[in-house]
Amino acid sequence: MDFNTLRDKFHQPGTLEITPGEGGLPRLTVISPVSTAEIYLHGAHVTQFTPRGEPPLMFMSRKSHYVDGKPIRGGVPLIFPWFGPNLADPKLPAHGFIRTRAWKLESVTRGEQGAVAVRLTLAPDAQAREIWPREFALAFTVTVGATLEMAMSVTNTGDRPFRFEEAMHTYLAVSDIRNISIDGLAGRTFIDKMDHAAHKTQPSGPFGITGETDRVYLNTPDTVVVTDPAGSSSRGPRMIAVSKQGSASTVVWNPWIAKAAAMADFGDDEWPGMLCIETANAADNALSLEPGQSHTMSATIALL
Ligand SMILES: O=P(O)(O)OC[C@H]1O[C@@H](O)[C@H](O)[C@@H](O)[C@@H]1O
Repeated sequence: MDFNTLRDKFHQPGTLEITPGEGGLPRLTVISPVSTAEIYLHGAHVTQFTPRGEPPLMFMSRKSHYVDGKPIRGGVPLIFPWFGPNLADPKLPAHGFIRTRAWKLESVTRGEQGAVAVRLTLAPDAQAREIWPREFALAFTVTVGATLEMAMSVTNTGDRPFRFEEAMHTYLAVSDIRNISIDGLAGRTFIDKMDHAAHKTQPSGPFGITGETDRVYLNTPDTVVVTDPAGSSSRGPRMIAVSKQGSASTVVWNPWIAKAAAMADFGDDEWPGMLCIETANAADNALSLEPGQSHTMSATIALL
């Protein structure tokens, strides 16, 4: 659908405003009585969620690309059907291909207390089938209200089973990564990508981040709470909760100094301002779907 047709069909001032975003890519501004959010059709990428009176909850890199074929850096990239590099073919794009496709806006509805739900879909085209020859249908619903709710469903529309990984690669904005603490993963096993994928156990109690961190926590269906001592509008504490359903993995990532400097689409000095807490099904928690089956993974991001 071209931009003008999209706008004619869905633009509703005060609810869903459709404008050219960065790089001219179509951007949805979703407005609820208590918050706003932004979503690009490119990747069905949530680039911001701002409860009224609060600083934005999402980190966005000022160096992000906004072009066809490249992912947006920050917000919530959607990852499917593999997480990280493709182990069978390292030439394929990292984190799969759906974060760089143009998704289709299907509907906009107002629900309880004025929350606005936006539904986007993606089906494979010839290029996607070349990369991953499977038949599937994806639907991503973003509900913007007092919280940000995101649900991605995957349906196997083909005639043979497939296995996949997936993630909502959420970049939370924090005042300084060196001061935050993370609660909800104590005692869980994680794959430490900084240490040859060694399996380790998270000690008891909340923990902080003190260097480059890249971990897949397995079998972690519980809510994770990030406490930021200076994250609120008055520079006081704020707590962000990431709760989920249909997700068995939680990825924790911060690139720290050297990796930040090595990434072209990330400012060298931006690493203290972000923490990825990703709602995922990855590694040992990869999923399989038989023909006709669906799976839904959802995450709710809330200020406590
Ligand atoms: O640069 P990308 O492809 O967006 O990936 C960023 C990071 O995403 C994280 O989820 C991975 O665990 C890291 O290994 C990776 O570096």
